[in-house]
Amino acid sequence: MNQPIEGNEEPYIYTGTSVHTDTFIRNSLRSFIPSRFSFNSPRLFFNSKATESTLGQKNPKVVFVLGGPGSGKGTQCANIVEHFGYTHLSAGDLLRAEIKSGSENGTMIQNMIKEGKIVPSEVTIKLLEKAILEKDNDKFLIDGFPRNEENRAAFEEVTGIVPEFVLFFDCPEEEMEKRLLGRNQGREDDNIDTIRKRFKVFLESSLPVIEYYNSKDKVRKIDAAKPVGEVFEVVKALFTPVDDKAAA
Ligand SMILES: Nc1ncnc2c1ncn2[C@@H]1O[C@H](COP(=O)(O)OP(=O)(O)O)[C@@H](O)[C@H]1O
Ligand SMILES: Nc1ccn([C@@H]2O[C@H](COP(=O)(O)OP(=O)(O)O)[C@@H](O)[C@H]2O)c(=O)n1
Repeated sequence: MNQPIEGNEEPYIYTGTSVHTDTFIRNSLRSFIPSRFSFNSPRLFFNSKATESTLGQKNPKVVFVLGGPGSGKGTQCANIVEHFGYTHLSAGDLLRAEIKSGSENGTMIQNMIKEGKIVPSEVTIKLLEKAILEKDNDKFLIDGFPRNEENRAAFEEVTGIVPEFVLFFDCPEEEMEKRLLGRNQGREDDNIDTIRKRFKVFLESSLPVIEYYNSKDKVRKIDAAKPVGEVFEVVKALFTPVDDKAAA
């Protein structure tokens, strides 16, 4: 049992502690684990994550908030923040702030948004990661992301985060169109031509992501055509812990 392993300076002494076990495992596996895996983070390797998380030690609880343009994601996120202490990260808001900041990607992002197209994942994920690391919270609502399969797979690969669940605000197009045309926030993409393009992108690229999470039993679908207060009553029940509901 106390024999040194060939080519290994440290003898493996079984002490029952994880430190020694980790040393043994690290040294034994050194020869065949690809170099991109950090041996200082065996936890990540054994969690079978493909790469080390870019979020370091931070392992936040994440709820994705999805739904068509104008379905009420931002409106309901504000309510959830107020009642349940989450931090709201809107992918669209982060991208618009990036344009305003004069970043080198600004023009590209602006053109994509004007056309209702989805900005490459690399850009959006960097903004999300930065925001997650900056906030002193471990509960995040990520609104308007992932918007396509590329967003979804890249985020999971890079951060290792799997959402707690996915809120899906389901709303008919006519209602969303009416809301977007009346939103009045001076957004360049709230015009009828871009709105139609965004609806098409939602159907073709974003719905498949919702279907993916549905197949994993993660989707909580909500009728978002109702008035704001009624929608929030349903949302609230999803965020209220089971113990609190029983006590109420
Ligand atoms: N349930 C609702 N009923 C009517 N109008 C709503 C409702 N939810 C949101 N709105 C309004 O519709 C517009 C779009 O809502 P918003 O939350 O910005 O949607 P999203 O973030 O999904 O694009 C806003 O002007 C908002 O005030
Ligand atoms: N994950 C995301 C989210 C938004 N966006 C862009 O930002 C635009 C506005 O998104 P948003 O979430 O702020 O607004 P809604 O379209 O949901 O009303 C989208 O139409 C895309 O052009 C993106 O490229 N990738």
